[in-house]
Amino acid sequence: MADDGMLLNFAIGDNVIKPEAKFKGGTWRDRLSAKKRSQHLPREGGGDASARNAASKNPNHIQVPSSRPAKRQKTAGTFDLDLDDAERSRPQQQRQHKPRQIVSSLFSFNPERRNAEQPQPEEETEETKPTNAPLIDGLDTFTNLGLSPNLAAHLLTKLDLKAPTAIQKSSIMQLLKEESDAFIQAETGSGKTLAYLLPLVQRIMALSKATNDHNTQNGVHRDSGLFAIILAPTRELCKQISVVLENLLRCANWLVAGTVIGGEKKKSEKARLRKGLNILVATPGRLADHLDNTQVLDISNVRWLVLDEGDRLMDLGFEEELQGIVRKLDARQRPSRVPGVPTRRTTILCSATLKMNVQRLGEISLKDAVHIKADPEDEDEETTANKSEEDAFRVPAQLKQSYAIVPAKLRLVSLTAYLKRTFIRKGSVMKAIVFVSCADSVDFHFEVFTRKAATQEEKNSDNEEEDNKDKNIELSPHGTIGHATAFSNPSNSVILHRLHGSLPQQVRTATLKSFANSNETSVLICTDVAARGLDLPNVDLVIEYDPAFSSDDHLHRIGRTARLGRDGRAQIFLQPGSEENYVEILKRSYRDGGKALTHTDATEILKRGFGSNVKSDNWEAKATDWQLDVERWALENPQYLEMGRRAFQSHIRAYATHVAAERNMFNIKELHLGHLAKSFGLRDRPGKINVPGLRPGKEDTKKDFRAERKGVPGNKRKADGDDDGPSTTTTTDAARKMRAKMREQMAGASEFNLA
Ligand SMILES: Nc1ncnc2c1ncn2[C@@H]1O[C@H](COP(=O)(O)OP(=O)(O)OP(=O)(O)O)[C@@H](O)[C@H]1O
Repeated sequence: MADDGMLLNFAIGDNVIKPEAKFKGGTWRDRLSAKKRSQHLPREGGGDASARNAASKNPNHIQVPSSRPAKRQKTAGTFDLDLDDAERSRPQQQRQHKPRQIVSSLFSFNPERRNAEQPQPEEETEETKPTNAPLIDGLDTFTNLGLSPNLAAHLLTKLDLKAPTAIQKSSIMQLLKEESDAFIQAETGSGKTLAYLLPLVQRIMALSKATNDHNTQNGVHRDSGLFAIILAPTRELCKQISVVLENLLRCANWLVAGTVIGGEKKKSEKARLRKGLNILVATPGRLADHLDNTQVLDISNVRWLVLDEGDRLMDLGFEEELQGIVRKLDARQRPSRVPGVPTRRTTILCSATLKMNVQRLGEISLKDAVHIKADPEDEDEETTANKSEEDAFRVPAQLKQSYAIVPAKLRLVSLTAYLKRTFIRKGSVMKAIVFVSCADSVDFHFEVFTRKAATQEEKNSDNEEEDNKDKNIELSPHGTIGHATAFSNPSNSVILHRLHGSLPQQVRTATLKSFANSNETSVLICTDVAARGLDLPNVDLVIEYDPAFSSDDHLHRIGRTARLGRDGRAQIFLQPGSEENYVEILKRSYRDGGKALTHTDATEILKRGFGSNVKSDNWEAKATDWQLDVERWALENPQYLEMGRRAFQSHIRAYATHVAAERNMFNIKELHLGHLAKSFGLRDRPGKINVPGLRPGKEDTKKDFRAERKGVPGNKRKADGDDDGPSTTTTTDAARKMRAKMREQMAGASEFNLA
């Protein structure tokens, strides 16, 4: 393919474009070999000519206005390749004095947006009433709903919870009144944890006849029996639930709660169970294990079973364990010697969706369940009648979403520009989360954004304090927290955190804690490990740089903002082409068809991020410069180059794991891999990627062909086999296996490591 370079800066010297030598006379064979010979002659200044040729054919090849002194070429692919032929042939000193040209392909040959429809601009959207806020009308108080004065006073005075949310109102009323099973469904950030914990704790507290002195009581104590089990899919969520529960039980200190979630010796968990617990929070795998092997775990008194994040429990493959747990609870249940303990067990299933797998979980665990929703009266029967239950999973109405259609080549600069603009002033956004597709991509972007070699402009604007910060870039012993040099500025310094499932548990916990407790402007770049259930305070903005693997995951991701009635914004990056159809999915999650959904112009993002405040006419050059700086940095540091390659490859593999129903929008065959490589700081698309369904590149096909011809079948298999995925020629079955493996890798065997 011809170089699609574009001249940007714009005094083209005579020797910038060298006319190709013409070979005349002789036969066509003679002419061809003369031409070939000339192309392969070593050039003045040395270097690998074939590599240069390859580079010049690369559609992503960029010729650079380097502010740095030209370096000697170390390996094929260092940035000497960026010099044009005429330039390269000049002595080095002369080169430095010659005004340089920028020739960039960053802004050319990018696909256009397919869909020109412009939704309502952001400024024009009206303020919307929050749908997940506490009901502060004064009519609904915790006491009015039937909670004991002791518990209600504790909520108000010690936990500063003044009024219930809509889902809490519905569930408290239902679960205090009746003993039927229940399915609780509500928006993200609507306080579902307390929605089941409050009635449960109230019921267990009521079993005790407390005396005036609350430290003693007749009736219930830690040895009276285990009355409730709460199951959640991940260790992290269990810990979160356990903290809320401990806080509640401070007003009923004769009751004891505990966790069995793994991550510590089973012996210590057994010791805890032996001492006696009234409420147990557990992961299904660990509980199943204890039910089989720990005799002191007596479940004969269990009368409440909560399955939190039901869809996730099923997604992570806990069906078998859950079935076993329910069977054992049924089989081992005995009449309790504690007065007031109900005869039958109540099971509560919580989920944001009613997907098929949740229905399956309902079949396993629920009998004649009541469906508890936030606003039953609010539902317009006619409109909901036509919608599937899955569609009823909605975003909080006050959450403002926007999408940008960004071509592959411009993705990295656009994300940077967006972050630069977001953090231009202190205070407008304090905390943001950036979701990317895989752990390798998290690591790569963390390095890019915290690297010391920022652009010249950034270096100039750095003050001494910033330099010191640069020196101490590692703010954490684990290297998961750093100073975001790429989008900090002298008036607003931003701390970047990285999180993914391949980090050890204690590192994840420490990093998450640091992000949650940070009083400084902070960004968390992560995989879907942080998408579900986690309650991180004061997140103002969620950026989906890579769209989620399913629309449900998308809703969970953006649900990390706009919690409990607070404002929140979400920005998603889509690529031109089929991905644009995802906008329809974004609209579907609003009650009003998506008035709060706006479009952000991709060029505007770049202009606002790279253009100066006064004039934004040089933004293209600045964006190009920034991109080149990243590419040079990668070329100069083999470990980062390798990181970029790995990130690119993992990203492509991850792209193949979008759920089947959405794969028409995220069609791997439509990806322009050469362009996409650029967004990982690479000038060339790395070789073999081994993604089912992906057309092999010419190089790959040739290599395979050669290997097969030489009769080395193992060759191909080995390259594909020890991997995270099958070969490019594998069957659907292999594709399925790979998706499962990808999910497993990202979801991880360990809890909290959500896909
Ligand atoms: N009535 C209330 N008033 C004020 N804050 C509340 C109230 N109920 C819950 N909260 C707070 O709201 C936050 C979110 O609660 P929770 O994590 O239970 O939401 P959720 O609906 O389970 O969210 P997700 O769907 O994301 O898991 C918590 O910090 C909790 O302390």
